Amino acid sequence: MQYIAHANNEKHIDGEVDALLRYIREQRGEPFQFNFPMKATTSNVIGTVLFGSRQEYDDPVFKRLLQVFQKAMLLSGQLSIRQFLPFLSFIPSVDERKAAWGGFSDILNEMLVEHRATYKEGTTRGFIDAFIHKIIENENGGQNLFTEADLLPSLLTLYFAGSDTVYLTLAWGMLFLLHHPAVCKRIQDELDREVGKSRRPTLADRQNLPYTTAALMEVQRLNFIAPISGPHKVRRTVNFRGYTIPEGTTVLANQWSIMMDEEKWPNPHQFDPSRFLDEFGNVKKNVAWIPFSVGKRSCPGEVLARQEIFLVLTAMLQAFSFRSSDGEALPECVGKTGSLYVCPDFHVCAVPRF
Ligand code: HEM
Repeated sequence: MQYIAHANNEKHIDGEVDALLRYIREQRGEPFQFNFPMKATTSNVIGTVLFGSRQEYDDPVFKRLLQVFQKAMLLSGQLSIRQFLPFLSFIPSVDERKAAWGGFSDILNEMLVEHRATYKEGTTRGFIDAFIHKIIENENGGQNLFTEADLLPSLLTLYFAGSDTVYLTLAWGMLFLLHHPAVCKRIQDELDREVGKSRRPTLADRQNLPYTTAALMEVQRLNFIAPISGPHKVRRTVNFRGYTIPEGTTVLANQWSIMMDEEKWPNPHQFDPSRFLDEFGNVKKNVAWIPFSVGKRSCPGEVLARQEIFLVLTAMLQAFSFRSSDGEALPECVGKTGSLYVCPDFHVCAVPRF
């Protein structure tokens, strides 16, 4: 996981932002579906971290991967009730869901096989190569901490956990900004003042962009995309607020309730970036802000995700003025709860700012 946090993320993301801005420019101010380029961007960023290279938006394998992945995510969301009612497993749509995840796994496996065929000792194109180095190192040293059997599952987990999470955050971010043009303008003013127009925002600019940082934190708080944690098992019997939870019980944490706690967040349903700013306009931390969860099983992709959200949104806002599409009502900021809190699809028009 160290690889994810310390790889040359900014360079990977930057290359992908080039492709994204080009795609938006090619729409020439006409309405386009905003969700598609966000899915492509975030899938390509995690793909580059894993494989060391990106895929073109119109690459047939990439298109198939995105389609199968979206279907699997959609079906998983619809079936999340099975976590509480496992006897529903007999219903036919469970097979459909398995088939969709099987299809996703097959495509990534094909890509893995192709990638492995060009593996060279001493060269690290991405996470997969780093993993293979470890397999070889461990085999030579007689250990088996990293095995062949772990490679594909690790790849699937990281691709799944590292793409839709960031995509949804970016989509929610744009939807909030379209609903709150004054917040959008304040971000663009801050970008113009601190970064200018002759270069793109970089991670080094973050410290000079407190309002932008606060707005992104507020997006992650208000429409928290992982409201309920994944299932975790209690390792020993514990007493919690008067309840005894026996060892081995599966528990799911309601993380959403923490982000909506009225004692920690006055008017929690209001979109208000200024709640993250102190009286001097500096970013103010709040321990209840836990979009990446806490503890040993918190998100290992936090660093990458925060970098990606910042670089993609600021690059788009610096370069374009966004508005909702004529003739299409902008959806309300209300999503669908499945395995993630899903943002509705919507169209935008983007006009170059300079
Ligand atoms: C906005 C983006 C993201 C959000 C909000 C997010 C949120 C979370 C949360 C809340 C958890 C803990 C879930 C639980 O308690 O069961 C988690 C786990 C995880 N995340 Fe993320 N994540 C994001 C992006 C990423 C990225 C980019 C990656 C990969 C590069 C990633 C990889 C993982 C993995 C592998 C786990 C499981 C860790 C474990 O079980 O020990 N996530 N994430």
